[in-house]
Amino acid sequence: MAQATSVADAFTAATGRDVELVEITTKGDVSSEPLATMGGTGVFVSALREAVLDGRVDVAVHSLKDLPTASPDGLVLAAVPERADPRDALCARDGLGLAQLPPGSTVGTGSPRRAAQLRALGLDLEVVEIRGNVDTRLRKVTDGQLDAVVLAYAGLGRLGRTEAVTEILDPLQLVPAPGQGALAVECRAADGELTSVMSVLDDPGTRPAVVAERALLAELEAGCSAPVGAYAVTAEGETPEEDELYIRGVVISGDGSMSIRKSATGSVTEAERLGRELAREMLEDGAGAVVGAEKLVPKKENVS
Ligand SMILES: NCc1[nH]cc(CCC(=O)O)c1CC(=O)O
Repeated sequence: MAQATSVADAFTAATGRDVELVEITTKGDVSSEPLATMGGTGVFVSALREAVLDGRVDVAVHSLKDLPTASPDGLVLAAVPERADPRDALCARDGLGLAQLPPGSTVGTGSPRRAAQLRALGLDLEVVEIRGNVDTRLRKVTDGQLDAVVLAYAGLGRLGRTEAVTEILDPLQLVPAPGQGALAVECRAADGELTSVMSVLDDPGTRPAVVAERALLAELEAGCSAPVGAYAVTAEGETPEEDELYIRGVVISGDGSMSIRKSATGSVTEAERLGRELAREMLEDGAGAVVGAEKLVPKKENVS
């Protein structure tokens, strides 16, 4: 609702048109099953997409990182608004940063990508699988059930909970999920007028970054099943044609012992190609062989 409200407000400010918000609850919001066994992040998206295709609503606002890479029939990604901070954030007890957490500290996350990269830091942290909404997760720290949790900074920002953040994690160490922090505005492809009006919300700096990140993900999905992180940023050149795009990708085994990390720089005009080529280089370096050695095992006594 926070995300949809921000898009609705920006749309009204840009066009003068009114927007009616329609709340739709998805399976991903309600169930506390691990996302991987529920069918991946698509569980946040399907119910909203059905509502658009049925005509119950005209526009869906998603977290871009929850959108599967395959584009669905009948829908179009009409806008990617300016993205919020894409980094992951540590919310630890007593204001502690990552380096101050004693060995054996418990850190909650539901994300195999975060779990594996946390293990790879070699800090002897005990990663514990958790699910639930932001309040539920933060409460596990304030209750003393866990020493820390890791969440997307953007999600905390949208809910006004950044006061819980004790360290924003380095995106080269904890590479964020492709598209993290960005929103996706989807419309019916047949709705040409609405689609073109919605494009006022598209952010020229964000679009190439997320296109490159998602291209990397799509290419890696074809060749490997390990967790993937991708982080891209755009930088202004002397002229718009010289605008640059930097991208970093990671593929990592579940226990964090094997990983492939690679970066590339290119032109913003070739975002898709830059992401795909970086993924292919990662596959050539053996990304396909980097599969989960250890599962994300829930620590029963700590999980309600
Ligand atoms: N995994 C679910 C999800 N999808 C989007 C966000 C946060 C907002 C964003 O990344 O845009 C979250 C929660 C989280 O990862 O902490």
